[in-house]
Amino acid sequence: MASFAFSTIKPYSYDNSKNIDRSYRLKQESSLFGKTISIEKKIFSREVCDENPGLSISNVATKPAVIVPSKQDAENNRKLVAWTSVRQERWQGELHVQGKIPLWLNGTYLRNGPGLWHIGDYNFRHLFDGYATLVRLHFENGRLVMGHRQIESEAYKASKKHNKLCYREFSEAPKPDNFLAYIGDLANLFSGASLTDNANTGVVRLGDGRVVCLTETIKGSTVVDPNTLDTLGRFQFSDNLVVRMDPGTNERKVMGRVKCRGGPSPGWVHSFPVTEHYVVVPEMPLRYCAQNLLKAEPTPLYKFQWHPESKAYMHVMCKASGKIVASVEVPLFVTFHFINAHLERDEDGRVTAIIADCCEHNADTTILQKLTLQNLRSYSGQDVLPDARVGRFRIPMDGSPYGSLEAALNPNEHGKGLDMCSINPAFLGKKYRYAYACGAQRPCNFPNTLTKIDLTEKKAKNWLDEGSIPSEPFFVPRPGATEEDDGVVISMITDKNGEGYAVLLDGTTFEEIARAKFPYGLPYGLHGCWVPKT
Ligand SMILES: CC(=O)/C=C/C=C(C)/C=C/C1=C(C)CCCC1(C)C
Ligand SMILES: CC(/C=C/C=O)=C\C=C\C=O
Ligand SMILES: [Fe+2]
Repeated sequence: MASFAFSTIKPYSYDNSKNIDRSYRLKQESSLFGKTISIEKKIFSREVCDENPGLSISNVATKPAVIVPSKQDAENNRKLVAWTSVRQERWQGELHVQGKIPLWLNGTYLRNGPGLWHIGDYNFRHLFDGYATLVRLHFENGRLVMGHRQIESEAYKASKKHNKLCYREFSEAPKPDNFLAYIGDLANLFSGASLTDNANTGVVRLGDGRVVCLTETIKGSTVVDPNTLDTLGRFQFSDNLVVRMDPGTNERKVMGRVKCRGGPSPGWVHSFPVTEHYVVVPEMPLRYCAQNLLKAEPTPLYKFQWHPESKAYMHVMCKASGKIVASVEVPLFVTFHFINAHLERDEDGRVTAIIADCCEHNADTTILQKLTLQNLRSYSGQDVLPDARVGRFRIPMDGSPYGSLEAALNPNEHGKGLDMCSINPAFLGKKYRYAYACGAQRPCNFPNTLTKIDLTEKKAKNWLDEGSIPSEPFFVPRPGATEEDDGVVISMITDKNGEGYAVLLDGTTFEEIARAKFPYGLPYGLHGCWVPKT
């Protein structure tokens, strides 16, 4: 049986609503050929245009590889900048703001993502392979300074130095020169030496103020300076295990373990939700696959395999005792991102169930293949984005063996596309009403709207800039707010002309209140965090 070992970094005190407990981390350990493999999960982010000269710190162009647009894109003159390597290593400058940035919005939004998908003439194949590009939006007294910069991971530096891939990325692996090198590679895979430290998935602020970029390998955690975007170094955990971490320390403490119920290989966990007292651990039938881990060429599901016969489960761990207090079989599901979880109580206040919401892809793994760069770059006008919904799990806490999974609202409300979600952080683990995410206006090949979902009224309000690709809408609450949706939503957009801008939407009305054009369009980014002004 495979097992999960759990680790959480708990930098914030839970009850302080300003302190967002988003930086939980989970380490999956599994046994392959008698070796323990540890895979750590994050939680749960040139030319300067004339009117906007900015401050170009460095013009080290990244020599983007040649990207040929599809016939349809060429006809529509649609640019593919969201899926094209960032044009230069770094830039910083003040942006011209149209509209009004609220004066209370003082701090820095950081967004991380895989923004460089080639080394010399060699092009990566999957969205998740790219070297990390960190983008910074610094808001101060109604003004906005933008900056972006590549994270100086060992993997990135080595690829630049040797002009070839040197570490295993999500789907790319260095090609061994001969059989001996192949054997060496296998050894390096087991020791973890060949795994990437390219922290391209998310960024979190710890309770002590340190800012850490993350990916799904244990060595990926990288400390950065949120002001300069300097890479400060590897975040070295001082323990040799997995678990919960107090603010100001680098040491995690074991909380507990979850035994996978669906056979020898653990399910892929990209994120998981928590409540005040519980950690909810999903066990997807999309499982790690030993054979695929060893392959140099990508397989259809990369390092994973779909095992519907192994079933799907949700486990609930008590944070205090580490004990599993519920473990139920649920309908098959596919998700990257959990939105939130909260307790369900009966009239007497007794806990009856945990409700856990996620962006659920109708138990269909094809979304993983849809995220190849070739697919993203070859939109033909056909509606090819697989359907997704707010999947709501009900995990009974009375010992019943089965949980349920249903759409929390009619998916047509958000165009049957859904991913890259955020909520008001003060409602993490609590009963909540609103979620923000990317939705779809069809036809499309990727989520192309921003959507505000009202889980009580079961309605969504959608924002669209036709032909553009918006990144994860990030909610920042107004200090002193009493309403859940009192705040702003930040997103970065790459539009159909290949230009880019930051947009601010009012959290309540979901109307645009400000936008600020970037000097050039930026590649698509994933998850972000908020660093309040100190
Ligand atoms: C960007 C994103 O969402 C996911 C990134 C995932 C990565 C970089 C996964 C890397 C891995 C390896 C390099 C080998 C071992 C398996 C796995 C964790 C998939
Ligand atoms: C971009 C994405 C997952 C990112 C992982 O961090 C999923 C997009 C899904 C489309 O519906
Ligand atoms: Fe993610």
